[in-house]
Amino acid sequence: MILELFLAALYILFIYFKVFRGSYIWFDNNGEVKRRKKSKFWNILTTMYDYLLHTKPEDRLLKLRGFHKVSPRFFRVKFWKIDYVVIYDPELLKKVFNSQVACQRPFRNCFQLEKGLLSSEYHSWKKSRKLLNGGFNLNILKGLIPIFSYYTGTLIKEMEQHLDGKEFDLLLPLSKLTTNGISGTIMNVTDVEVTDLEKLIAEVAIFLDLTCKRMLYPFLEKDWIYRWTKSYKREQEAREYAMAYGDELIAASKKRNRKDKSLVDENGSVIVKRDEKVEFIIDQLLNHEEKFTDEEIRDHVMTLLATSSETTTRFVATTLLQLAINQQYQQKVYEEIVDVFGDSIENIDYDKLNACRYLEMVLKEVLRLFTSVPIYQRETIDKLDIGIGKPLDKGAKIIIFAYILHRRKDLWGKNSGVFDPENFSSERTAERDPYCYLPFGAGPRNCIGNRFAMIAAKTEIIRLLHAYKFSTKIKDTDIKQGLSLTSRLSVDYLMSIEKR
Ligand code: HEM
Repeated sequence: MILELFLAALYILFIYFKVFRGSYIWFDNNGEVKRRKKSKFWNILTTMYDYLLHTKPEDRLLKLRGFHKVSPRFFRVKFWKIDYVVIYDPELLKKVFNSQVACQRPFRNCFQLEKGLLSSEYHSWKKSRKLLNGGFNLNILKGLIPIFSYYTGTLIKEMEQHLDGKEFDLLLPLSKLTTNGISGTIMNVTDVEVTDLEKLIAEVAIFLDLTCKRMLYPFLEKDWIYRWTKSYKREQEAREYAMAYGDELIAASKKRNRKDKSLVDENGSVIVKRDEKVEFIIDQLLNHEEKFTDEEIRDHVMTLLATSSETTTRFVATTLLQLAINQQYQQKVYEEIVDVFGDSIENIDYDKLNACRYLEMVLKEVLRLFTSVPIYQRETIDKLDIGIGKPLDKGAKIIIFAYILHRRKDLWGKNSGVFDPENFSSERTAERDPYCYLPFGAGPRNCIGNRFAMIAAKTEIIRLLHAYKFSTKIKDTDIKQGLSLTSRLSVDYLMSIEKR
Protein backbone atom coordinates (compact mmCIF):
# COMPACT_ATOMS: atom_id res chain seq x y z
CA MET A 1 0.00 0.00 0.00
CA ILE A 2 2.75 2.45 1.02
CA LEU A 3 4.60 1.52 -2.15
CA GLU A 4 1.54 2.19 -4.29
CA LEU A 5 0.96 5.58 -2.61
CA PHE A 6 4.60 6.43 -3.16
CA LEU A 7 4.32 5.47 -6.84
CA ALA A 8 1.15 7.50 -7.25
CA ALA A 9 2.92 10.50 -5.68
CA LEU A 10 5.80 9.98 -8.05
CA TYR A 11 3.42 9.84 -10.97
CA ILE A 12 1.81 13.14 -9.94
CA LEU A 13 5.27 14.69 -9.64
CA PHE A 14 6.08 13.35 -13.08
CA ILE A 15 3.00 15.08 -14.54
CA TYR A 16 3.82 18.26 -12.65
CA PHE A 17 7.28 18.36 -14.17
CA LYS A 18 5.89 17.47 -17.57
CA VAL A 19 3.20 20.13 -17.64
CA PHE A 20 4.76 22.95 -15.66
CA ARG A 21 8.48 22.50 -15.74
CA GLY A 22 9.15 20.48 -18.89
CA SER A 23 12.09 18.77 -17.21
CA TYR A 24 11.84 15.59 -19.24
CA ILE A 25 12.92 15.28 -22.86
CA TRP A 26 11.37 12.69 -25.13
CA PHE A 27 13.24 11.73 -28.32
CA ASP A 28 11.64 10.20 -31.42
CA ASN A 29 13.21 7.48 -33.60
CA ASN A 30 15.22 9.97 -35.64
CA GLY A 31 16.70 11.36 -32.47
CA GLU A 32 14.64 14.55 -32.73
CA VAL A 33 13.58 16.11 -29.45
CA LYS A 34 9.79 15.79 -29.20
CA ARG A 35 8.76 17.81 -26.20
CA ARG A 36 5.57 18.98 -27.82
CA LYS A 37 4.29 15.82 -29.49
CA LYS A 38 2.63 14.24 -26.53
CA SER A 39 0.94 11.15 -27.90
CA LYS A 40 3.92 8.75 -27.89
CA PHE A 41 5.09 9.99 -24.54
CA TRP A 42 1.64 9.50 -23.06
CA ASN A 43 1.46 6.00 -24.49
CA ILE A 44 4.75 5.04 -22.90
CA LEU A 45 3.86 6.70 -19.63
CA THR A 46 0.50 4.95 -19.43
CA THR A 47 2.14 1.62 -20.27
CA MET A 48 4.69 2.16 -17.51
CA TYR A 49 2.06 3.26 -15.02
CA ASP A 50 -0.07 0.23 -15.88
CA TYR A 51 2.96 -1.98 -15.64
CA LEU A 52 4.11 -0.68 -12.30
CA LEU A 53 0.77 -0.78 -10.58
CA HIS A 54 -1.56 -3.19 -12.28
CA THR A 55 0.11 -5.90 -14.30
CA LYS A 56 0.37 -9.50 -13.14
CA PRO A 57 4.02 -10.70 -13.20
CA GLU A 58 3.36 -13.14 -16.08
CA ASP A 59 1.87 -10.35 -18.23
CA ARG A 60 4.61 -7.80 -17.68
CA LEU A 61 6.87 -8.71 -20.58
CA LEU A 62 3.92 -8.83 -22.95
CA LYS A 63 2.83 -5.41 -21.80
CA LEU A 64 6.31 -3.95 -22.10
CA ARG A 65 6.44 -5.37 -25.63
CA GLY A 66 3.92 -2.64 -26.41
CA PHE A 67 6.85 -0.19 -26.45
CA HIS A 68 7.90 -1.65 -29.79
CA LYS A 69 4.56 -0.73 -31.35
CA VAL A 70 4.87 2.83 -30.08
CA SER A 71 8.52 3.19 -30.98
CA PRO A 72 10.08 0.65 -33.44
CA ARG A 73 13.81 0.73 -32.54
CA PHE A 74 14.34 2.28 -29.13
CA PHE A 75 12.94 4.79 -26.77
CA ARG A 76 14.84 7.40 -24.95
CA VAL A 77 13.82 9.70 -22.18
CA LYS A 78 15.75 12.06 -20.01
CA PHE A 79 14.46 12.07 -16.52
CA TRP A 80 15.93 14.33 -13.88
CA LYS A 81 19.03 14.85 -15.99
CA ILE A 82 19.71 11.12 -16.46
CA ASP A 83 19.45 9.59 -19.94
CA TYR A 84 17.51 6.32 -20.07
CA VAL A 85 17.47 4.48 -23.39
CA VAL A 86 15.76 1.15 -24.02
CA ILE A 87 17.11 -0.53 -27.18
CA TYR A 88 15.83 -3.46 -29.25
CA ASP A 89 17.45 -2.73 -32.59
CA PRO A 90 20.47 -4.67 -34.02
CA GLU A 91 22.18 -1.67 -35.58
CA LEU A 92 22.08 0.37 -32.37
CA LEU A 93 23.05 -2.61 -30.22
CA LYS A 94 26.11 -3.21 -32.37
CA LYS A 95 27.27 0.33 -31.56
CA VAL A 96 26.66 -0.19 -27.84
CA PHE A 97 28.45 -3.54 -27.62
CA ASN A 98 31.41 -2.39 -29.68
CA SER A 99 32.02 0.58 -27.45
CA GLN A 100 34.38 0.58 -24.45
CA VAL A 101 32.32 3.44 -23.07
CA ALA A 102 29.20 1.31 -22.43
CA CYS A 103 31.07 -1.31 -20.43
CA GLN A 104 29.84 -0.57 -16.93
CA ARG A 105 26.69 -1.87 -15.25
CA PRO A 106 24.15 0.45 -13.70
CA PHE A 107 22.26 -0.37 -10.46
CA ARG A 108 25.51 -1.79 -9.07
CA ASN A 109 24.45 -1.46 -5.44
CA CYS A 110 21.24 -3.48 -6.09
CA PHE A 111 23.11 -6.74 -6.51
CA GLN A 112 25.10 -6.05 -3.32
CA LEU A 113 28.07 -8.27 -4.13
CA GLU A 114 30.30 -5.25 -4.37
CA LYS A 115 33.50 -6.90 -5.63
CA GLY A 116 31.81 -9.41 -7.95
CA LEU A 117 31.63 -9.04 -11.75
CA LEU A 118 28.11 -7.61 -11.82
CA SER A 119 28.55 -4.94 -9.17
CA SER A 120 32.15 -3.74 -9.29
CA GLU A 121 32.88 -0.39 -10.89
CA TYR A 122 34.53 -0.32 -14.30
CA HIS A 123 38.28 -0.39 -13.43
CA SER A 124 38.09 -3.08 -10.79
CA TRP A 125 35.70 -5.08 -13.03
CA LYS A 126 38.24 -4.92 -15.86
CA LYS A 127 40.99 -6.41 -13.69
CA SER A 128 38.81 -9.19 -12.26
CA ARG A 129 37.26 -10.04 -15.61
CA LYS A 130 40.69 -10.48 -17.19
CA LEU A 131 41.68 -12.94 -14.46
CA LEU A 132 38.39 -14.81 -14.43
CA ASN A 133 38.25 -15.14 -18.23
CA GLY A 134 41.15 -17.59 -17.78
CA GLY A 135 38.91 -19.88 -15.74
CA PHE A 136 36.41 -20.11 -18.59
CA ASN A 137 38.79 -20.95 -21.42
CA LEU A 138 37.82 -23.78 -23.73
CA ASN A 139 40.35 -26.30 -22.38
CA ILE A 140 39.05 -25.86 -18.85
CA LEU A 141 35.45 -26.11 -20.02
CA LYS A 142 36.14 -29.28 -22.03
CA GLY A 143 37.46 -30.85 -18.82
CA LEU A 144 34.14 -30.17 -17.06
CA ILE A 145 32.05 -32.36 -19.39
CA PRO A 146 32.60 -35.64 -17.43
CA ILE A 147 31.41 -33.89 -14.26
CA PHE A 148 28.17 -32.67 -15.85
CA SER A 149 27.73 -36.13 -17.32
CA TYR A 150 28.30 -37.85 -13.96
CA TYR A 151 25.65 -35.76 -12.17
CA THR A 152 23.17 -36.27 -15.01
CA GLY A 153 23.71 -40.03 -14.67
CA THR A 154 22.80 -39.74 -10.98
CA LEU A 155 19.64 -37.78 -11.87
CA ILE A 156 18.65 -40.37 -14.48
CA LYS A 157 18.74 -43.07 -11.77
CA GLU A 158 16.70 -40.92 -9.38
CA MET A 159 14.10 -40.29 -12.07
CA GLU A 160 13.31 -44.01 -12.30
CA GLN A 161 10.77 -43.44 -9.51
CA HIS A 162 8.71 -41.44 -12.05
CA LEU A 163 8.37 -44.26 -14.55
CA ASP A 164 4.78 -44.80 -13.37
CA GLY A 165 3.56 -42.47 -16.14
CA LYS A 166 2.39 -39.71 -13.74
CA GLU A 167 3.45 -36.13 -14.43
CA PHE A 168 6.00 -34.49 -12.12
CA ASP A 169 7.62 -31.05 -11.95
CA LEU A 170 11.06 -31.28 -13.50
CA LEU A 171 12.30 -27.97 -12.10
CA LEU A 172 13.41 -29.20 -8.70
CA PRO A 173 15.40 -32.25 -9.91
CA LEU A 174 17.01 -30.06 -12.56
CA SER A 175 17.84 -27.35 -10.01
CA LYS A 176 19.53 -30.02 -7.93
CA LEU A 177 21.49 -31.14 -10.98
CA THR A 178 22.62 -27.58 -11.72
CA THR A 179 23.57 -26.89 -8.08
CA ASN A 180 25.67 -30.07 -7.92
CA GLY A 181 27.08 -29.48 -11.40
CA ILE A 182 28.14 -25.95 -10.50
CA SER A 183 29.73 -26.84 -7.16
CA GLY A 184 31.48 -29.79 -8.83
CA THR A 185 32.78 -27.70 -11.73
CA ILE A 186 33.34 -24.13 -10.54
CA MET A 187 34.36 -25.12 -6.99
CA ASN A 188 35.51 -28.75 -7.39
CA VAL A 189 33.69 -29.89 -4.26
CA THR A 190 31.05 -32.55 -3.81
CA ASP A 191 30.81 -32.94 -0.08
CA VAL A 192 28.85 -29.83 0.91
CA GLU A 193 25.71 -30.97 2.67
CA VAL A 194 22.76 -28.83 1.67
CA THR A 195 20.21 -29.87 4.24
CA ASP A 196 17.33 -28.20 2.46
CA LEU A 197 18.11 -27.87 -1.23
CA GLU A 198 14.53 -26.91 -2.02
CA LYS A 199 14.79 -23.98 0.39
CA LEU A 200 18.15 -22.90 -1.04
CA ILE A 201 16.71 -22.84 -4.57
CA ALA A 202 13.62 -20.93 -3.42
CA GLU A 203 15.73 -18.37 -1.52
CA VAL A 204 17.99 -17.76 -4.54
CA ALA A 205 14.85 -17.21 -6.66
CA ILE A 206 13.48 -14.72 -4.10
CA PHE A 207 16.81 -12.88 -4.03
CA LEU A 208 16.80 -12.58 -7.84
CA ASP A 209 13.11 -11.52 -7.97
CA LEU A 210 13.49 -8.81 -5.36
CA THR A 211 16.70 -7.53 -6.94
CA CYS A 212 14.89 -7.32 -10.28
CA LYS A 213 11.96 -5.48 -8.70
CA ARG A 214 14.40 -3.01 -7.17
CA MET A 215 16.04 -2.34 -10.53
CA LEU A 216 12.69 -1.71 -12.19
CA TYR A 217 11.58 0.94 -9.69
CA PRO A 218 14.26 3.61 -10.13
CA PHE A 219 13.68 5.29 -6.75
CA LEU A 220 14.36 1.99 -4.91
CA GLU A 221 17.94 2.12 -6.18
CA LYS A 222 18.76 4.47 -3.32
CA ASP A 223 19.77 2.40 -0.27
CA TRP A 224 18.26 4.90 2.17
CA ILE A 225 14.83 4.44 0.57
CA TYR A 226 15.09 0.71 -0.05
CA ARG A 227 15.96 -0.02 3.59
CA TRP A 228 12.46 1.10 4.60
CA THR A 229 10.66 -1.45 2.41
CA LYS A 230 9.42 -4.95 3.28
CA SER A 231 11.32 -6.24 0.25
CA TYR A 232 14.60 -5.18 1.82
CA LYS A 233 14.04 -7.33 4.91
CA ARG A 234 12.96 -10.36 2.89
CA GLU A 235 15.80 -9.93 0.43
CA GLN A 236 18.36 -9.81 3.27
CA GLU A 237 17.00 -13.11 4.66
CA ALA A 238 17.23 -14.77 1.25
CA ARG A 239 20.68 -13.36 0.69
CA GLU A 240 22.00 -14.58 4.04
CA TYR A 241 20.70 -18.08 3.40
CA ALA A 242 22.41 -18.23 0.01
CA MET A 243 25.62 -16.65 1.38
CA ALA A 244 25.85 -19.32 4.11
CA TYR A 245 25.84 -21.98 1.39
CA GLY A 246 28.46 -20.05 -0.58
CA ASP A 247 30.67 -19.78 2.54
CA GLU A 248 30.46 -23.56 3.07
CA LEU A 249 31.44 -24.16 -0.54
CA ILE A 250 34.47 -21.89 -0.25
CA ALA A 251 35.56 -23.49 3.04
CA ALA A 252 35.25 -26.99 1.53
CA SER A 253 37.10 -25.90 -1.56
CA LYS A 254 39.98 -24.49 0.49
CA LYS A 255 40.26 -27.77 2.44
CA ARG A 256 40.50 -30.10 -0.55
CA ASN A 257 43.81 -31.43 -1.77
CA ARG A 258 44.63 -29.16 -4.66
CA LYS A 259 47.24 -31.48 -6.16
CA ASP A 260 44.64 -34.11 -6.88
CA LYS A 261 42.24 -32.65 -9.41
CA SER A 262 39.91 -35.63 -9.41
CA LEU A 263 36.39 -35.17 -8.17
CA VAL A 264 35.81 -37.35 -5.10
CA ASP A 265 32.68 -38.23 -3.14
CA GLU A 266 32.21 -37.86 0.64
CA ASN A 267 34.06 -41.17 1.24
CA GLY A 268 37.05 -40.05 -0.79
CA SER A 269 36.31 -42.37 -3.74
CA VAL A 270 37.14 -40.90 -7.14
CA ILE A 271 34.00 -39.94 -9.10
CA VAL A 272 35.67 -38.32 -12.08
CA LYS A 273 39.39 -38.63 -12.80
CA ARG A 274 40.74 -35.43 -14.26
CA ASP A 275 43.76 -34.15 -16.07
CA GLU A 276 46.20 -32.58 -13.59
CA LYS A 277 46.87 -29.60 -15.80
CA VAL A 278 43.26 -28.50 -15.71
CA GLU A 279 42.63 -25.56 -13.37
CA PHE A 280 39.26 -25.15 -11.71
CA ILE A 281 37.65 -21.72 -11.74
CA ILE A 282 37.99 -21.49 -7.94
CA ASP A 283 41.73 -22.17 -8.28
CA GLN A 284 42.08 -19.09 -10.44
CA LEU A 285 40.79 -17.10 -7.48
CA LEU A 286 42.55 -18.92 -4.65
CA ASN A 287 45.96 -19.36 -6.25
CA HIS A 288 46.39 -16.23 -8.29
CA GLU A 289 49.67 -14.40 -7.68
CA GLU A 290 47.76 -11.14 -7.19
CA LYS A 291 45.98 -12.48 -4.13
CA PHE A 292 42.23 -11.93 -3.97
CA THR A 293 41.00 -10.99 -0.49
CA ASP A 294 38.44 -13.25 1.25
CA GLU A 295 35.76 -10.65 0.55
CA GLU A 296 36.63 -10.58 -3.16
CA ILE A 297 36.59 -14.37 -3.39
CA ARG A 298 33.22 -14.53 -1.65
CA ASP A 299 31.68 -11.86 -3.89
CA HIS A 300 33.02 -13.53 -7.04
CA VAL A 301 31.87 -17.00 -6.02
CA MET A 302 28.40 -15.76 -5.01
CA THR A 303 28.06 -13.76 -8.24
CA LEU A 304 28.94 -16.83 -10.28
CA LEU A 305 26.52 -19.02 -8.32
CA ALA A 306 23.68 -16.48 -8.63
CA THR A 307 24.23 -15.84 -12.34
CA SER A 308 24.68 -19.47 -13.31
CA SER A 309 22.14 -21.46 -11.30
CA GLU A 310 18.69 -20.17 -12.33
CA THR A 311 19.71 -19.31 -15.89
CA THR A 312 21.07 -22.77 -16.64
CA THR A 313 18.31 -24.69 -14.83
CA ARG A 314 15.51 -22.84 -16.61
CA PHE A 315 17.33 -23.09 -19.94
CA VAL A 316 17.49 -26.90 -19.67
CA ALA A 317 13.96 -27.19 -18.24
CA THR A 318 12.44 -25.00 -20.98
CA THR A 319 14.26 -26.99 -23.67
CA LEU A 320 12.86 -30.27 -22.35
CA LEU A 321 9.39 -28.71 -22.08
CA GLN A 322 9.51 -27.47 -25.69
CA LEU A 323 10.70 -30.91 -26.85
CA ALA A 324 7.88 -32.55 -24.88
CA ILE A 325 5.34 -30.22 -26.52
CA ASN A 326 6.86 -30.59 -30.00
CA GLN A 327 7.40 -34.37 -30.21
CA GLN A 328 8.63 -34.16 -33.84
CA TYR A 329 11.66 -32.10 -32.73
CA GLN A 330 12.32 -34.43 -29.79
CA GLN A 331 12.40 -37.41 -32.16
CA LYS A 332 14.84 -35.60 -34.46
CA VAL A 333 17.18 -34.73 -31.58
CA TYR A 334 16.95 -38.30 -30.24
CA GLU A 335 17.85 -39.81 -33.64
CA GLU A 336 20.83 -37.46 -33.87
CA ILE A 337 22.03 -38.52 -30.38
CA VAL A 338 21.79 -42.20 -31.32
CA ASP A 339 23.69 -41.46 -34.54
CA VAL A 340 26.52 -39.59 -32.83
CA PHE A 341 26.91 -41.69 -29.67
CA GLY A 342 25.71 -45.18 -30.51
CA ASP A 343 26.20 -47.22 -27.32
CA SER A 344 28.91 -45.02 -25.80
CA ILE A 345 26.70 -42.35 -24.23
CA GLU A 346 28.90 -42.16 -21.14
CA ASN A 347 31.94 -41.03 -23.15
CA ILE A 348 30.76 -37.57 -24.02
CA ASP A 349 33.47 -35.23 -25.26
CA TYR A 350 33.55 -31.78 -26.82
CA ASP A 351 33.76 -32.99 -30.44
CA LYS A 352 30.71 -35.21 -29.99
CA LEU A 353 28.79 -32.35 -28.39
CA ASN A 354 29.63 -30.26 -31.45
CA ALA A 355 28.47 -33.02 -33.79
CA CYS A 356 24.91 -32.64 -32.40
CA ARG A 357 24.02 -29.81 -34.83
CA TYR A 358 20.24 -30.13 -34.59
CA LEU A 359 20.34 -30.05 -30.77
CA GLU A 360 22.33 -26.83 -31.05
CA MET A 361 19.59 -25.32 -33.28
CA VAL A 362 16.95 -26.32 -30.72
CA LEU A 363 18.93 -24.78 -27.85
CA LYS A 364 19.46 -21.53 -29.74
CA GLU A 365 15.76 -21.34 -30.54
CA VAL A 366 14.91 -21.80 -26.84
CA LEU A 367 17.23 -18.91 -26.00
CA ARG A 368 15.59 -16.79 -28.70
CA LEU A 369 11.96 -17.32 -27.72
CA PHE A 370 12.37 -17.85 -23.96
CA THR A 371 15.60 -15.94 -23.50
CA SER A 372 16.84 -16.65 -19.95
CA VAL A 373 17.76 -12.99 -19.35
CA PRO A 374 15.03 -10.96 -21.09
CA ILE A 375 16.39 -7.53 -20.07
CA TYR A 376 19.91 -6.49 -19.11
CA GLN A 377 21.67 -3.19 -18.60
CA ARG A 378 24.76 -1.16 -19.30
CA GLU A 379 25.88 2.31 -18.19
CA THR A 380 28.10 4.76 -20.05
CA ILE A 381 31.35 5.90 -18.41
CA ASP A 382 31.69 8.80 -20.86
CA LYS A 383 29.66 10.49 -23.61
CA LEU A 384 28.51 8.03 -26.28
CA ASP A 385 27.13 8.73 -29.73
CA ILE A 386 25.09 5.86 -31.15
CA GLY A 387 23.27 7.99 -33.73
CA ILE A 388 20.05 8.67 -31.86
CA GLY A 389 20.32 12.43 -31.73
CA LYS A 390 22.39 14.12 -29.05
CA PRO A 391 25.12 11.77 -27.70
CA LEU A 392 24.20 9.94 -24.51
CA ASP A 393 25.66 11.62 -21.43
CA LYS A 394 28.12 9.97 -19.07
CA GLY A 395 26.04 7.89 -16.61
CA ALA A 396 23.29 7.12 -19.17
CA LYS A 397 21.42 3.88 -18.46
CA ILE A 398 21.13 1.60 -21.48
CA ILE A 399 18.52 -1.11 -21.16
CA ILE A 400 18.88 -3.96 -23.66
CA PHE A 401 15.48 -5.50 -24.28
CA ALA A 402 16.41 -8.93 -25.69
CA TYR A 403 12.82 -10.18 -25.32
CA ILE A 404 11.54 -7.64 -27.85
CA LEU A 405 14.59 -7.96 -30.13
CA HIS A 406 14.18 -11.75 -30.33
CA ARG A 407 10.48 -11.53 -31.24
CA ARG A 408 10.46 -8.65 -33.74
CA LYS A 409 8.42 -9.78 -36.76
CA ASP A 410 10.43 -7.55 -39.12
CA LEU A 411 13.62 -9.43 -38.10
CA TRP A 412 12.33 -12.97 -37.51
CA GLY A 413 9.33 -13.20 -39.85
CA LYS A 414 5.61 -13.18 -39.24
CA ASN A 415 5.81 -16.40 -37.17
CA SER A 416 8.37 -14.92 -34.79
CA GLY A 417 6.28 -16.09 -31.81
CA VAL A 418 6.38 -19.77 -32.89
CA PHE A 419 9.05 -22.23 -31.71
CA ASP A 420 10.99 -23.24 -34.85
CA PRO A 421 14.59 -24.58 -34.66
CA GLU A 422 14.94 -23.91 -38.43
CA ASN A 423 15.48 -20.26 -37.48
CA PHE A 424 19.04 -21.41 -36.78
CA SER A 425 19.70 -23.37 -39.96
CA SER A 426 22.98 -22.24 -41.58
CA GLU A 427 21.08 -20.53 -44.45
CA ARG A 428 18.81 -18.45 -42.23
CA THR A 429 21.67 -17.62 -39.83
CA ALA A 430 23.84 -16.40 -42.73
CA GLU A 431 21.08 -14.05 -43.94
CA ARG A 432 20.61 -12.40 -40.55
CA ASP A 433 22.51 -9.61 -38.77
CA PRO A 434 24.20 -11.37 -35.79
CA TYR A 435 23.01 -8.55 -33.51
CA CYS A 436 19.40 -9.75 -33.97
CA TYR A 437 20.19 -12.50 -31.49
CA LEU A 438 21.82 -11.59 -28.17
CA PRO A 439 20.91 -14.07 -25.41
CA PHE A 440 24.38 -13.71 -23.84
CA GLY A 441 25.05 -10.07 -24.75
CA ALA A 442 28.19 -9.28 -26.76
CA GLY A 443 31.60 -7.61 -26.57
CA PRO A 444 34.05 -7.61 -23.63
CA ARG A 445 31.25 -7.39 -21.06
CA ASN A 446 29.22 -10.29 -22.43
CA CYS A 447 28.18 -13.31 -20.33
CA ILE A 448 31.37 -14.94 -19.04
CA GLY A 449 29.48 -18.25 -18.68
CA ASN A 450 28.03 -18.52 -22.21
CA ARG A 451 30.09 -21.52 -23.31
CA PHE A 452 29.83 -23.05 -19.83
CA ALA A 453 26.00 -22.88 -20.08
CA MET A 454 25.91 -24.38 -23.58
CA ILE A 455 28.27 -27.23 -22.66
CA ALA A 456 26.35 -28.02 -19.46
CA ALA A 457 22.97 -27.89 -21.23
CA LYS A 458 24.08 -30.05 -24.16
CA THR A 459 25.66 -32.71 -21.93
CA GLU A 460 22.62 -32.89 -19.64
CA ILE A 461 20.02 -32.97 -22.42
CA ILE A 462 21.89 -35.58 -24.45
CA ARG A 463 22.00 -37.96 -21.50
CA LEU A 464 18.41 -37.30 -20.41
CA LEU A 465 16.95 -37.74 -23.91
CA HIS A 466 19.01 -40.85 -24.46
CA ALA A 467 17.46 -42.36 -21.31
CA TYR A 468 13.87 -41.09 -21.46
CA LYS A 469 11.14 -39.86 -23.77
CA PHE A 470 9.51 -36.72 -22.32
CA SER A 471 5.78 -35.88 -22.72
CA THR A 472 3.48 -33.18 -21.36
CA LYS A 473 -0.13 -32.01 -21.45
CA ILE A 474 1.01 -28.37 -21.60
CA LYS A 475 0.43 -26.60 -24.90
CA ASP A 476 2.40 -23.73 -26.39
CA THR A 477 -0.63 -21.47 -25.98
CA ASP A 478 -0.60 -22.06 -22.17
CA ILE A 479 2.83 -20.50 -21.81
CA LYS A 480 3.52 -16.88 -20.97
CA GLN A 481 6.94 -15.59 -20.06
CA GLY A 482 7.18 -13.61 -16.81
CA LEU A 483 9.80 -11.08 -15.86
CA SER A 484 12.51 -11.41 -13.25
CA LEU A 485 16.29 -11.16 -13.58
CA THR A 486 15.86 -14.54 -15.26
CA SER A 487 12.93 -15.67 -17.35
CA ARG A 488 9.96 -17.27 -15.55
CA LEU A 489 7.26 -19.24 -17.34
CA SER A 490 3.62 -19.04 -16.27
CA VAL A 491 3.40 -22.86 -16.12
CA ASP A 492 5.16 -25.48 -13.99
CA TYR A 493 7.46 -27.86 -15.84
CA LEU A 494 5.02 -30.78 -15.56
CA MET A 495 6.19 -33.76 -17.61
CA SER A 496 5.97 -37.53 -17.67
CA ILE A 497 8.72 -39.90 -18.81
CA GLU A 498 9.02 -43.28 -20.54
CA LYS A 499 12.17 -45.38 -20.75
CA ARG A 500 13.78 -45.36 -24.23
C1 HEM B 1 21.42 -19.88 -20.35
C2 HEM B 1 22.31 -19.42 -19.56
C3 HEM B 1 22.74 -17.98 -19.44
C4 HEM B 1 22.27 -16.85 -20.07
C5 HEM B 1 21.14 -16.74 -21.08
C6 HEM B 1 23.06 -15.73 -19.59
C7 HEM B 1 22.89 -14.42 -20.02
C8 HEM B 1 23.66 -13.35 -19.59
C9 HEM B 1 23.53 -12.00 -20.08
C10 HEM B 1 22.53 -11.53 -21.12
C11 HEM B 1 24.45 -11.24 -19.45
C12 HEM B 1 24.70 -9.75 -19.68
C13 HEM B 1 25.64 -9.63 -20.89
C14 HEM B 1 25.93 -8.25 -21.41
O1 HEM B 1 25.71 -7.25 -20.72
O2 HEM B 1 26.41 -8.15 -22.57
C15 HEM B 1 25.17 -12.11 -18.53
C16 HEM B 1 26.18 -11.71 -17.70
C17 HEM B 1 26.84 -12.55 -16.86
N1 HEM B 1 26.71 -13.93 -16.77
FE1 HEM B 1 25.42 -15.07 -17.80
N2 HEM B 1 23.97 -16.20 -18.69
C18 HEM B 1 23.83 -17.56 -18.58
C19 HEM B 1 24.59 -18.42 -17.83
C20 HEM B 1 25.67 -18.05 -17.07
C21 HEM B 1 26.56 -18.96 -16.39
C22 HEM B 1 26.47 -20.48 -16.47
C23 HEM B 1 27.47 -18.19 -15.72
C24 HEM B 1 28.63 -18.60 -14.86
C25 HEM B 1 29.13 -19.79 -14.78
C26 HEM B 1 27.15 -16.79 -15.98
C27 HEM B 1 27.81 -15.71 -15.47
C28 HEM B 1 27.59 -14.40 -15.82
C29 HEM B 1 28.32 -13.27 -15.26
C30 HEM B 1 29.37 -13.35 -14.15
C31 HEM B 1 27.86 -12.12 -15.91
C32 HEM B 1 28.36 -10.70 -15.71
C33 HEM B 1 29.56 -10.52 -16.63
C34 HEM B 1 30.24 -9.17 -16.50
O3 HEM B 1 29.57 -8.20 -16.14
O4 HEM B 1 31.44 -9.13 -16.76
N3 HEM B 1 26.05 -16.74 -16.82
N4 HEM B 1 24.67 -13.39 -18.64
